[in-house]
Amino acid sequence: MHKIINFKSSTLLPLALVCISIVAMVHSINKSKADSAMLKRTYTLLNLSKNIQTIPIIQNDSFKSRLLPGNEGVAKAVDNTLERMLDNLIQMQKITADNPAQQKQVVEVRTALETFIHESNKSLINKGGLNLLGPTISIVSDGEINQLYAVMIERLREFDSGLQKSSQQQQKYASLSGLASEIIMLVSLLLGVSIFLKTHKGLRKEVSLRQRAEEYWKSALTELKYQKFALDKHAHVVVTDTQGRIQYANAKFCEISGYAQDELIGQNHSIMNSGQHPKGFFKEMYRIIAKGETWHNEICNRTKDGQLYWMDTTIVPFMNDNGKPESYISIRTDITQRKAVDEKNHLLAFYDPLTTLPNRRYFVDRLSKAVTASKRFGRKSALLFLDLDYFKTLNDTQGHHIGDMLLQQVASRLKSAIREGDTVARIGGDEFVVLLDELNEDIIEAAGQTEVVGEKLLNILNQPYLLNGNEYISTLSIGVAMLDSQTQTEEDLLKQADIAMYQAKKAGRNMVRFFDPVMQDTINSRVALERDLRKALNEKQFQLHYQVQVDSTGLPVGAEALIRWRHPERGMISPAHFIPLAEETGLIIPIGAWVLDTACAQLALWQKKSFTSHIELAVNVSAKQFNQVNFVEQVRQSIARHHINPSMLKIELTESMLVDNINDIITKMSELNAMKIRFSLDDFGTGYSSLQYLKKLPLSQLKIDQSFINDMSSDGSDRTIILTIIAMARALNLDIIAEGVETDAQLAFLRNYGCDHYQGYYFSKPLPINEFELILAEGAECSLNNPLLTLAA
Ligand SMILES: Nc1nc2c(ncn2[C@@H]2O[C@H](COP(=O)(O)O[C@H]3[C@@H](O)[C@H](n4cnc5c(=O)[nH]c(N)nc54)O[C@@H]3COP(=O)(O)O)[C@@H](O)[C@H]2O)c(=O)[nH]1
Repeated sequence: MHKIINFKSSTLLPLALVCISIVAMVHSINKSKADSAMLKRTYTLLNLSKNIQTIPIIQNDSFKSRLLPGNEGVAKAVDNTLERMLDNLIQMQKITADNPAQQKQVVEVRTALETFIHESNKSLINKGGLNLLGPTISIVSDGEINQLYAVMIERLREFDSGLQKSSQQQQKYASLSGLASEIIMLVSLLLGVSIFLKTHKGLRKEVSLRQRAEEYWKSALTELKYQKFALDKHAHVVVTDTQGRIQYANAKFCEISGYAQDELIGQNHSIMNSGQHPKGFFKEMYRIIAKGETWHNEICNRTKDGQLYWMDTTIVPFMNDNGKPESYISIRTDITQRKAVDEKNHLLAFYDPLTTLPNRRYFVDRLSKAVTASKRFGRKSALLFLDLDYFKTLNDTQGHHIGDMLLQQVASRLKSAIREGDTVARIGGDEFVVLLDELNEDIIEAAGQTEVVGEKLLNILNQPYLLNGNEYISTLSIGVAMLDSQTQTEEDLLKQADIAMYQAKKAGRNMVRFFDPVMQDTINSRVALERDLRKALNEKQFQLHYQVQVDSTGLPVGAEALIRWRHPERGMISPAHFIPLAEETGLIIPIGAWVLDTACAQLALWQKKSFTSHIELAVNVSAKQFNQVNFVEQVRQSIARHHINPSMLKIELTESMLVDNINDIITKMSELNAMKIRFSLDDFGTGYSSLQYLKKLPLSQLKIDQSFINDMSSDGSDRTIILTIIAMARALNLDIIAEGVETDAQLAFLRNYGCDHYQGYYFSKPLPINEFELILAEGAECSLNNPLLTLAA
């Protein structure tokens, strides 16, 4: 240190020259790290020269002539340069007014410049200059330091060659883009100017700007300090990066979250997630803040030891120079207490304290939304009004606490009986309501579904209750009002369901009644049909009819077994009428098993007669039946029981079945196929068959749906579909059968395009077994007279 203080005043020029030669050396070494170290050393040397009190007499002639006191041209040039620099900074301050980060940098440079000018009265390169260079060095990379250094040296040379060029240079530097370049330019100018200033006392400039800048900074800092203090007192502050990693958390936040600051910094904010928000909640939050917009909401977080707490949260994105968020500042206030009060109030306002079910107010709100949806979108819903039978008697004889126990148990059974999305509420003493949503679009189907749920609820609530150690059986009456586009108001609906419930009570209690008499009739007949269907199997009311299938020469080659129900009072009921109900109620399982077994028994008989032994039999199998886990086994057992040739059995599956569980279907089909059973795909063309699946299924036949055959004469596109199906079957090496053939024209068209087999009223309607066998017995004669041969002739 002392050594340097003892520097002689005459060292200024050599110092500048040292500077230049160092730079030259640095350039020749051309290594950025060494450059920056060298540069720092040079600055230090220059700075230390402030201790040199005597102005050096510059030996070099070219310098000397310009630096001598009284050289007004030089003085003016320096003044101009300084003014331009300050003007430039003032301009930059204006331009960067909307960017606080840039503004701060400009103000820093300006302050440093002013400081520098002021200080340069006393020294060559001084603290002010170094302060300016210090932050500059720290904010620029090594490469930029080299650039800075190069500019600085160039400036020294320019001073050497004449300051009059400075305005051109100013322009040149102004073209350098970006703030960093601007700073480099100013620094280099300053370095040059400072040397000059030191040597020319007459040019010293009185600068009050520095004081102003200092005051500005002081007040800005104080303001910031106040703001930070107020914020920290009031709010929980967290700063995260764009990946959600915590960069900063204030003490208040650490306190509420239970984490120490070093446990939070670097962690992802999600460590505080409570799991209380729906999936899309944070996704939506990030979507907004990533756009640079402010987000505000209430968030539930979890403390380090697992407690939940609520924060009213505002997240402000902090943008970089490219207009992209570089971090997110979240400012929060603790609203846990308010939330608890809100929740308590909500519970009191919308829930029944005895059963914890929603109350009337809540339910009416839900109902009103359902009414709107049914009016607007035609959605079908149902309102069930439940009233416990003889509840008043229980209350009066056993006391209210026993009545309360029953109500609580009823509520809990109801809650577990309904689907998610449906609503159950207690709206009065022993009155409960249920809203069933998203029922079938068809109102009759929807009413059928409601009837099923109503019966289920009766069953569940009829099970014995244990009240204070005693068993108690309670029944209930249910009234139903359906919601459709005609629905008036929620109050009307409640009245209708209430009326229907009283009808149920009047009719003997413990039953479901619909408000609409037409609906009630439909439901009644459906209930009756279901009841009769359950009896039909035991009472042997089903029988199979057989419809012939012929080949392209008209010879009978097979038959389709079609079920018929001979009802004791209603006569013959079409399968189109009862099969859907059987599927809905699950009765299709025993009915389907009966069909399969009866068909196998028939095949066994046919195998023994010469005129029928070649006839194969197709059986319809519904989705529910096929999806049974033991379906393959059932078939195996039927085949074994009747000792039939399995290759004579054909299973018809509908195309619509292939939508779900396709892999399971393929597995089962393959197992059955391995037993030599064949498959025909029924109603082909009406579903959504994917060629991908068709390829994988072990099918032997496609059955063109009768709707295409029916409309082919009037609809050209149906003809095209038929031809496409035939072509597809050819490509997949599948047999093709057309069903519903009724006319010469249909037959001629199909035959012309190479259909393999035919079924329809043109040949025969489905017939009872004895009539069907008559046709087969007359087969030879039949084939001679058959329309296909006539056509072929
Ligand atoms: N799961 C089961 N479904 C079965 C069973 N038995 C029948 N069904 C299905 O019921 C639907 C109605 O059947 P049905 O009233 O027997 O009608 C069949 C034929 O009678 C009728 N058909 C045949 N040819 C013609 C014709 O030329 N014109 C015309 N209008 N109708 C005709 O088509 C029905 C045969 O349909 P498909 O099964 O698609 O070949 C029906 O969906 C049956 O599948 C059963 O045991 N199990």
